[in-house]
Amino acid sequence: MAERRRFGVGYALAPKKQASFIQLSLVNLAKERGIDLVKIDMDKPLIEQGPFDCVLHKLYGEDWKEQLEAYALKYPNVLIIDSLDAIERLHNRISMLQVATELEIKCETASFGIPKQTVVYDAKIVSASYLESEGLKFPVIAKPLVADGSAKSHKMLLVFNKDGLTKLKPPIVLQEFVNHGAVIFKVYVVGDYVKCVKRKSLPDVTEENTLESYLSFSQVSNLNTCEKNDDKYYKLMNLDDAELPPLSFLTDIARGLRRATKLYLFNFDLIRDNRVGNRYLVIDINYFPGYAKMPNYESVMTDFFWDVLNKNDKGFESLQKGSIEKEVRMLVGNQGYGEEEAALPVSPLKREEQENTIQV
Ligand SMILES: O=P(O)(O)O[C@@H]1[C@@H](OP(=O)(O)O)[C@H](OP(=O)(O)O)[C@H](O)[C@H](OP(=O)(O)O)[C@H]1OP(=O)(O)O
Ligand SMILES: Nc1ncnc2c1ncn2[C@@H]1O[C@H](COP(=O)(O)OP(=O)(O)O)[C@@H](O)[C@H]1O
Ligand SMILES: [Mg+2]
Ligand SMILES: [Mg+2]
Repeated sequence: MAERRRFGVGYALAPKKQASFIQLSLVNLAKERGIDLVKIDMDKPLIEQGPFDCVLHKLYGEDWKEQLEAYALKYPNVLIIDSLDAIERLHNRISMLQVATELEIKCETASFGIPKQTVVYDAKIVSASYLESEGLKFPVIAKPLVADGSAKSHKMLLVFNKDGLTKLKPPIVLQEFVNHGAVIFKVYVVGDYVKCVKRKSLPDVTEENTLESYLSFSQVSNLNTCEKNDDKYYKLMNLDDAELPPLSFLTDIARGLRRATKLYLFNFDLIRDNRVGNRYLVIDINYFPGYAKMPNYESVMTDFFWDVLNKNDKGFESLQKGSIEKEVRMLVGNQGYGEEEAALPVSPLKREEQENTIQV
């Protein structure tokens, strides 16, 4: 009997990402399906390695860009996931959300958009009246303009009044803070596959908060315990109570973002605007997020590799309206299609524990 063709996927990931994503369970499952996950040796030129059918990466910089370009020239059939040009659009919080404004999402029960925002390069121009002229009201969130995955790019300020404006460190994006019941919907996209989970978020802002001028925070949805100083702003909450966004609505947004960004691997953060019933806002889009926190991530990723390597993925061109419904495999769990357990940071060792709690 003829041997089945094997595929090589070279991966280039930062050590933390490698530790969380490249688990033995994933490597073994992929191997069973004829896909070998091979670590790219960063001490050697990429061009001397492989040849790989696919290069999977989350690394940046000029040198890496040149290496990828050279590799694609030498091996024109290699699939690079994802293209650096496409990823770069997500490295600026203005261009990142711009893609979301380009989407036309038609849904009778829910609407979609992004929060009001403006970019600030010079702290001196920012005042309460400047905010007003930009159509913004307190509270606002100050986010670093650059979203390059550095710790700094996740450091944010929730500014309650004009005194808080003195703490800004441009270049930043000032974005309206929207009360959303302290729940964020994280929608993971892996090619055609879409999965939504609920996580805890910043609590709603009330009159009481105006006693402070600002609150600093970082990666709230991944926090288990809160930074001491900020404790009082958080409360225990039951994610079960949060109603999930309509399934077809999420599918449409995922499809639209996929087509607009030309990315295979990303997630986006959605909040529900408490002021306007079923209005949802995209606040963040991340390249190659923490997929290991997704239930059954091994089989989702292996299916994805298999599809793209066997050219079963429909690609970006075919993502026309109405054609993806059958393509998107949306897993529906007992509690809808989210699970609050995913709100907690899950170390690779805790996956078994995590999977016990998830019904897919
Ligand atoms: O580390 P993880 O598993 O929490 O994943 C991070 C993501 O968490 P999430 O999947 O949304 O829970 C995280 O998403 P959020 O910041 O939580 O929206 C980012 O995607 C982060 O990557 P980067 O620092 O922006 O390059 C991701 O970090 P990297 O693992 O890519 O460094
Ligand atoms: N406009 C907003 N209104 C309310 N909460 C927000 C808004 N933007 C961000 N947040 C909260 O801040 C967190 C971090 O913001 P986000 O833009 O997702 O940055 P990061 O790239 O660090 O994840 C979100 O997960 C959410 O809890
Ligand atoms: Mg986020
Ligand atoms: Mg982000």
